[in-house]
Amino acid sequence: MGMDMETKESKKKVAAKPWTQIHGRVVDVKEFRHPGGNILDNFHGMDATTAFEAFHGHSKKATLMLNSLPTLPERPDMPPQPMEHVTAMTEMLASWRARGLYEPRPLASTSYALVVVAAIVSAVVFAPLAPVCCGLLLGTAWAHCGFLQHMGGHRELGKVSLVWQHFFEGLLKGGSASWWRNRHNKHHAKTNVLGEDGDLRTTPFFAWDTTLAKQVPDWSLRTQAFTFLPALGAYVFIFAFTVRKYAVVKQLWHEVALMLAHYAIFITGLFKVGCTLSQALTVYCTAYAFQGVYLGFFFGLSHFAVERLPSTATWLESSMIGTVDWAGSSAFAGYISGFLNVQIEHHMAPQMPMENLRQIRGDCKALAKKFNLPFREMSFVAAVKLMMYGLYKTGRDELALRKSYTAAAAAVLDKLHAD
Ligand code: HEM
Repeated sequence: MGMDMETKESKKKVAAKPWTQIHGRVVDVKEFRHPGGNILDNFHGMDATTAFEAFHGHSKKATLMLNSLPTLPERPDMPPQPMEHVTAMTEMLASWRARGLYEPRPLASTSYALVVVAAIVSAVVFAPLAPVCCGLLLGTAWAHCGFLQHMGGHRELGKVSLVWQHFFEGLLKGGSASWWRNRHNKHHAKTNVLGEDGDLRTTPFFAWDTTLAKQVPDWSLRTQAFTFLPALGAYVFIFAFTVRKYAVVKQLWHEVALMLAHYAIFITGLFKVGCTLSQALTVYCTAYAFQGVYLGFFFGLSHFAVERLPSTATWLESSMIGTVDWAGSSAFAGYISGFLNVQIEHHMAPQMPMENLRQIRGDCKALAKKFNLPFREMSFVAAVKLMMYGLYKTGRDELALRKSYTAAAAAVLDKLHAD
């Protein structure tokens, strides 16, 4: 099924079932305008208990609002889901909260942030001496701004979370914090669900599975394992346009102001340290492209090479089946990759400070074992192989299939002519 068709299908499904079940109560959400946007639509017609707990376990306001919504009779058309997953997750999330694992880690986060800001300043100061090297350093620092804003967007830093997110995403990277939250929270809500997880919208350039492969041309299928990383560097420029357009179309003027301030700071900084126009452009464009490669590479390692899931998968299933851990016990790998190495844990508890995720690895493994679900952990090299070979194999298999269709069609034509 094509992506557009699938999105239309899921929208139809949503419109037909304006109810959701939370903690065993079927709630009427027909008239409810969710303050966190249309993410709730993804849970229309099914249980949303763990999603609610994962995002609102701490929020009295959300709980009060939920309690005020009308109750509907039990739904005979509730999709079958293992409710023991939901109960176990509710207990687990509550126990992590009771252990203080959701408390912000200001010292660790601020030290990380200061190193990144220092790297940005150094890249700008030394730009006239070595524009390409400084571009690579700036790109690495911007990728880390991406990881830092991610922490704010997930409300890991308590009350200052959104200011923190705007600082790193808007001012330092020139992006839109709201665009990111809208897209990324849905990725968490429906990890690896075709048509609902926006991060799978990589066609017609790359295909990660047989369904996506139908929308990718032959030449791209042939080369995707090799072109994936360099193409990411080029793609971020199109992406940058989409994100900036979002802020303007949605009239998010505070975000537009931060974007303009971003350009003003970098243009002034690069010229003040003595860059020529071509040096300044080299630094900025190298950095922009490299941050795309850096982010895409680490994101790809923990998400794309595993199975797609149905929309009705439980939170536990989508965390365990839809994500991969690599070098999960290494703090160094964590800081290099913005903690994308402990993705299973991050998906289980998206609002938990990144620095605490290693502390819940044992619990996550035990839950996976209890419910007979995979817990995919591997080395960095194995994860790279899994991702690259996945791209190669998807391309190769789809091309073989197309060849067999062409051969079959030719055989039918030959037979018709012979008859
Ligand atoms: C009917 C039940 C729900 C109610 C009453 C509710 C209520 C709220 C409220 C009041 C906010 C504003 C922030 C806050 O005070 O916490 C919010 C934001 C949010 N909600 Fe819900 N919510 C519900 C269901 C869900 C579900 C099922 C999800 C999960 C997928 C979800 C995800 C979010 C997210 C991600 C935000 C933040 C959006 C942002 O940061 O831009 N909510 N919700």
